[in-house]
Amino acid sequence: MVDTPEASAITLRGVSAGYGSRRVLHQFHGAIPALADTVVVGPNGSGKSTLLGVIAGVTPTTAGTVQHGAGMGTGCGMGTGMGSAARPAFVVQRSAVSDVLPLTARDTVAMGRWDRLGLWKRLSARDWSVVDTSMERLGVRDLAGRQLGELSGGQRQRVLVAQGLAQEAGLILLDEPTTGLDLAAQRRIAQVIGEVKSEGVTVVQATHDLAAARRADHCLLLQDGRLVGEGAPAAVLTDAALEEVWQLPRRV
Ligand SMILES: Nc1ncnc2c1ncn2[C@@H]1O[C@H](COP(=O)(O)OP(=O)(O)OP(=O)(O)O)[C@@H](O)[C@H]1O
Repeated sequence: MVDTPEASAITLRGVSAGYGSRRVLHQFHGAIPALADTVVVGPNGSGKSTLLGVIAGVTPTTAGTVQHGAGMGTGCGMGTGMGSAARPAFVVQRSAVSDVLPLTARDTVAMGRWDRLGLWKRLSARDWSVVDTSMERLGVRDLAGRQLGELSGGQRQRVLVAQGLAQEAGLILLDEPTTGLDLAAQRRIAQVIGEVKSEGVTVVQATHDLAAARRADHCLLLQDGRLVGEGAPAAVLTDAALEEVWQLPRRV
């Protein structure tokens, strides 16, 4: 458990959140260490995406506080309360993005710069350079002029991760970034996560890939909207915990 504000990029205290009358996170306490790669693991419906939404400030809370760094936390339903420059980059699952938006892949990545646009609301040469470098890092530069809706699932996912990188945020939240990707794309995303971490970015990813989860620095294990394990992945993702949380038959 990371319990000092100095060591934590985010600290959640007693957070409840959900959708309408459906409560998903229940009195959730947890911490995300700064400058590390944290995985959020748990069964379908356990609240991983909801947790990322709360940290990103797009899913309102109904109780508790979400504290970013050593600064002031936010109260219920208040979002993150951060300025746009400090806003986390939130890369949603590709299925959460509309097929019908008339956007090219490069336009999609360029949206990652919108928070930083100046008075004239136009991307500068530096903005376009960041966009193109982000696409290069995800191996999607050759898709720049293609419509987002006509890309394959894996291509689209990489474009969305490139959009997240283009934000140049200090915190990047990735919702199942490698689900359904081929081996080469999975490795490329894992490599990019390692690179941005070494560049001083805090990374949080929800994943069902337990092999990838075991390579992370820190792990949050969720069950029914509650934190049931937190710490080094090897200590959290034990056979006993997996059997318990996923209700697997006991091995003999
Ligand atoms: N927009 C929404 N409106 C209503 N309920 C929702 C919404 N999004 C998620 N839920 C519900 O919240 C609960 C948690 O969902 P969430 O997507 O956070 O889980 P998850 O752990 O990310 O799941 P998965 O592994 O399937 O992606 C589920 O019961 C889900 O049905």
